[in-house]
Amino acid sequence: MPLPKEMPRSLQKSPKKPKDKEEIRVVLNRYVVEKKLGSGNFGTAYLVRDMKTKTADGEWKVLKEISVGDLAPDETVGAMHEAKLLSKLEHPGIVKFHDSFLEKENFCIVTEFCEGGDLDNVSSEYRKRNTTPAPEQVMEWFIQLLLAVQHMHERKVLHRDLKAKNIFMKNNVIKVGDFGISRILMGTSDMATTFTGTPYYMSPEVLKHEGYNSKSDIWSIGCILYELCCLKHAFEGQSLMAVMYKIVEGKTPSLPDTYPKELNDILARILMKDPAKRPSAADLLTTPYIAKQIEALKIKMSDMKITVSVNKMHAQAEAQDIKQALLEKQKLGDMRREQEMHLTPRERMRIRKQQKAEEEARRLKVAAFVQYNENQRRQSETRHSQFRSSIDVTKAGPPPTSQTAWSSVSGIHQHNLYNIPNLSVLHEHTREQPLQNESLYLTADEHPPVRPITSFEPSHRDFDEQPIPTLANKGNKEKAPYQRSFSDDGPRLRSSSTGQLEEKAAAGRNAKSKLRSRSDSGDDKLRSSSDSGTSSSGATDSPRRDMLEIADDDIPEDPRMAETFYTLHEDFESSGSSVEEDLSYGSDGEFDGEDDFGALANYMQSALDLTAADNTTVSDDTVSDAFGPAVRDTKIRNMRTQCEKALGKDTFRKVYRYLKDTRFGGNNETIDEVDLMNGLRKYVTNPSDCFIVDQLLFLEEQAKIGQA
Ligand SMILES: Nc1ncnc2c1ncn2[C@@H]1O[C@H](COP(=O)(O)OP(=O)(O)OP(=O)(O)O)[C@@H](O)[C@H]1O
Repeated sequence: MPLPKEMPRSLQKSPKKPKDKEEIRVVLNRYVVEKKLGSGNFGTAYLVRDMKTKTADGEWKVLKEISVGDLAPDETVGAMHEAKLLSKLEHPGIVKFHDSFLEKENFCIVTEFCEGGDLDNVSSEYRKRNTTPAPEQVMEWFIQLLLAVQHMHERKVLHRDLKAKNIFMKNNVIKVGDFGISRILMGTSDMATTFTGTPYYMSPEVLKHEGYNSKSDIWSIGCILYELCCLKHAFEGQSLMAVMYKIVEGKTPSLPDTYPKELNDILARILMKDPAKRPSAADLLTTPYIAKQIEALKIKMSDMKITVSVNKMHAQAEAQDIKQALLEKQKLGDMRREQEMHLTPRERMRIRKQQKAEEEARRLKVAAFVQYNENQRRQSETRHSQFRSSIDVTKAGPPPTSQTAWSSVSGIHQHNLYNIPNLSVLHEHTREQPLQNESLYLTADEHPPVRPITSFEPSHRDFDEQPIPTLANKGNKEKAPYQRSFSDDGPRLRSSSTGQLEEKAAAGRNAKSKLRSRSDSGDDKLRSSSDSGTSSSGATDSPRRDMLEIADDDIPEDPRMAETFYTLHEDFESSGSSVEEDLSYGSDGEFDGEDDFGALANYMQSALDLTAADNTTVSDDTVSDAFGPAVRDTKIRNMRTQCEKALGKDTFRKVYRYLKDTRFGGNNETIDEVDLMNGLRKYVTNPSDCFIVDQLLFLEEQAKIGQA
């Protein structure tokens, strides 16, 4: 089976091995299930390949399966119709809803795949590093979020479950997932949708059963904004009740001083307890402070679109040459394997050493990339603190007016979940920028030992143009602009993927030529050819080539001893990725980031064109509640499983009983939360571990009310 392009690196931990036939699951004769992404409250999400797309190896998508039970087709007509409507909505900030269908007892939704993970992952990454996103970064995400939400609210589609886990990153663009899905899954009756399972983003009016409207989505955006700045929930508490109480009655939290006062003021407006006083998305977009930021961001997006376009052209123009070279490489590989059967141990050793060197070069590049990201982050922090001091100095001074104001995005911002260098990494620097570190390709002296990575400061361009040539970094390779086509003049030191592939192909040509020489004139001829560095392709002086040269002294001259030596070193791995793998990125330079940036820039312009603040509150119409009861059951079942997993079956049973009796035992006395928490200490060390059990109990109560 051909390997698809753009497979996220983290999804390829184990070496490629062919799947057994029975292991392969294909849904609807179309979606090949590749990996489980995770399970949420509603169902399970899988990474799939859609085989009905124009690329031979399919397009990556996400398939979500939600158990809805055995429903008669006429019961689901309304919901299916609603789902079809959602698939017609397009916005760069919304996860594209591709398809939906019923399969067996599942309602399936197929959406766009976002390789950067969700904002919850992003927050944890920042937490791990003990740092927070730069204000410009938060602003950029916040504006993208507002644009997406405004687009949907204008079309009377509410989200109903906005949370960090539902906001994804793709090529540095924020994408809101599951827009409109809650309504299909849960219906719109207040009781059914009051408690989504996660209390942190729920608005006071929803908790008070006063109905859900567009302002409730806005409240959730406020909670997300706070979370991005502070890396914790806006309303926190040890128990579910404590959180709910804070939402309904508590003080509005404010941002740390490190964030602009204007942003804090905006947050305060968003987190107004009274939904009527809360701004709409359009209202927020026309706020002067935000409008000024949009102006700067729009320029940045337009620039990115142009850069991506240019790089795409390069990629397309050169794809053919790369394809050709890779085919050659494949052929040479085959030939080499064949010829190896007849090689002397020393020759075999030579080839394996060459492979080993290539492998090591790749490993170093991965390490260098990680270091690069770390450097980026540090630089960003420096810029960030400079930015902050400039804010302190100018306070009410003018906002950034050009893309340079936005260039201080953080390292983490430029780094997606799957470690695929994203667009800002790839394209922020111009092509004319000199290479800062040519020595990414090792010289014979440097290999081994490995150079200390700490002293390594590759430029953007290094990673732009030197993707690691393994399947694992296909995403990177695909986006890399291929610098120029293959030339006939053999291998040379080049800082581009093309250059690297070129060298590989040329190295292969050299090997071929050596093999030919050997069969023509014996071993001596082969050695003299390699010693002098000449080859059929005419390459003579490449440091890369030097690196690949073998220290012949290592190999015993005696053929039997050499054979033993060779056997002992059998663990040298083959370095070549298959031509199929390599071709899948080389032959198709397609990348939709360009469209996203362009479209975002257009939406930003539209936002700037909004003149009057529009503070309309939108409610959505009722929709058939076909899936509602089954989905509620599924949700409860899933949450119960999560509880058992978190606490262990036995502890869960005891905690569940205790909480149920205390909260809903019929005794109408007011519950003292502190006493309740202390009571939990009988079963668990940390009472807040039982939060999830409280959530389950609430879901169950809601379901009962819904049924009544
Ligand atoms: N479009 C997507 N692109 C990439 N990853 C996704 C996508 N949709 C979901 N995931 C990932 O799949 C996993 C399960 O997602 P799912 O939406 O089913 O649950 P959830 O968001 O965790 O919870 P809930 O069901 O309450 O929304 C999560 O880790 C999520 O990040």
